[in-house]
Amino acid sequence: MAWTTNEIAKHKDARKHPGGPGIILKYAGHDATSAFVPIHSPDAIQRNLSPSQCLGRLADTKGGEVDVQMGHTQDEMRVEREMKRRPPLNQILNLTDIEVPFYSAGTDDEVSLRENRRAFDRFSSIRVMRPVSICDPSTKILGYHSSLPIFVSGAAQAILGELNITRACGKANIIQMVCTTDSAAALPSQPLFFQLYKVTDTAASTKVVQEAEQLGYKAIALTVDAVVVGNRERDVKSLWVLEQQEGKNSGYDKSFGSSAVNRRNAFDSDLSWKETIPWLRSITKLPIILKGIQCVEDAMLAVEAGVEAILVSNHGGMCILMVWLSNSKDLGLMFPRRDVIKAVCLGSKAVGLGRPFLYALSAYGEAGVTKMLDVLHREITISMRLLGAASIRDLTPEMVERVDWEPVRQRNTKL
Ligand SMILES: Cc1cc2nc3c(=O)[nH]c(=O)nc-3n(C[C@H](O)[C@H](O)[C@H](O)COP(=O)(O)O)c2cc1C
Repeated sequence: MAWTTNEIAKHKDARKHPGGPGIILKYAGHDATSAFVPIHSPDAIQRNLSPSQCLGRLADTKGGEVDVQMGHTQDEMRVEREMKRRPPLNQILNLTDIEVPFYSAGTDDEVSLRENRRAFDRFSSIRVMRPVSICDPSTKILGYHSSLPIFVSGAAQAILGELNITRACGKANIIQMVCTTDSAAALPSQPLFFQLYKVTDTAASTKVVQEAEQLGYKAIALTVDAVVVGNRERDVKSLWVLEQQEGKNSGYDKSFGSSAVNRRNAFDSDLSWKETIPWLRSITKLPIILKGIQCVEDAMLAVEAGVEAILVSNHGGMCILMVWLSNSKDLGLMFPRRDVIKAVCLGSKAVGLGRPFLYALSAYGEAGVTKMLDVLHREITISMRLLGAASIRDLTPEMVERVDWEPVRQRNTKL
């Protein structure tokens, strides 16, 4: 049976695609493997489509069959160009060296993204005359050993496969939060947390959580800061440019970024303290992390609701600012990645990193992630020593102070 692109666009099943029918149309008549594989789990087709949904061979609008075109798309050629331009891995000295433009996008005019980066530059302090020749940056996160006070904050769309992140983290003893849409096979004894986007179909979310528990995940991180997806203008612009270059109208809704297109239909926008936490507690024994708390009032409500931890986050400036982690005993600020140590001083148990793992993975695969963790280990240990801390326990609020230019001047005049 042959189908025209118009018929595909109108078909109810194509319209159910979480990424919208536009992306299906974009690849209609082409080999879509390179677009499909990076953002779908290997069993996505088996899990979501019945054999009867295999509609047949594609056809052009005149009814003739379309050959699968094996040529490169603009996206593929752009990736190839960028891969040739990347520096050798041994020249990567810090996390900024591996930044990839796509993942850097924030929402709207990116004020939150910039403020996320700036906010913690204002904190600084160094203590001297403290023995630090032996320095141990390891800690525990929800009771699980971690070699550094960081973990992987779930970020879907890991272009070279999130399993490379899992493997590198397993070897380095770093905990990974795996996204709802991704899959991971942990090394033996490697703890993984599961990131949950609750969807409107509560039974479907219940099934996903229970599967995660059976698979051995150690915690459920319910994302609460993305009930509506931010408008990632940078994503939209780059998509539009690419579509123009390709001379096609892909059918994308250009008022939303690509991820928004993936998500806007299914997410439950009615999360509430009254309904959602009791529901989650009733279906799992795993500790609950609320990912995306952004103010003290909600942090206190989270404590009242009895969740084990909160992650203060605005999706890295992609949805609406920073990150806070707590458990029933502690509340703590969590800072952007360069300020991991300052965050721990102010009470965080750990700092979640999202994009750095994606950058490292996209450019260099597992070796890139391992390199990035080496860089982080070096930076964190040097920072601790310079700050005067030999262990994570030594990182206390007294170790840092907020320094603003104006108050510093005022303070100096009083001296
Ligand atoms: C490309 C991309 C995809 C993401 N996908 C998810 C997701 O599926 N679920 C989620 O809870 N957070 C997601 N996030 C947010 C990250 O978990 C993290 O909160 C954010 O990137 C901030 O950390 P960073 O500044 O280190 O990147 C994503 C972030 C990026 C950049």
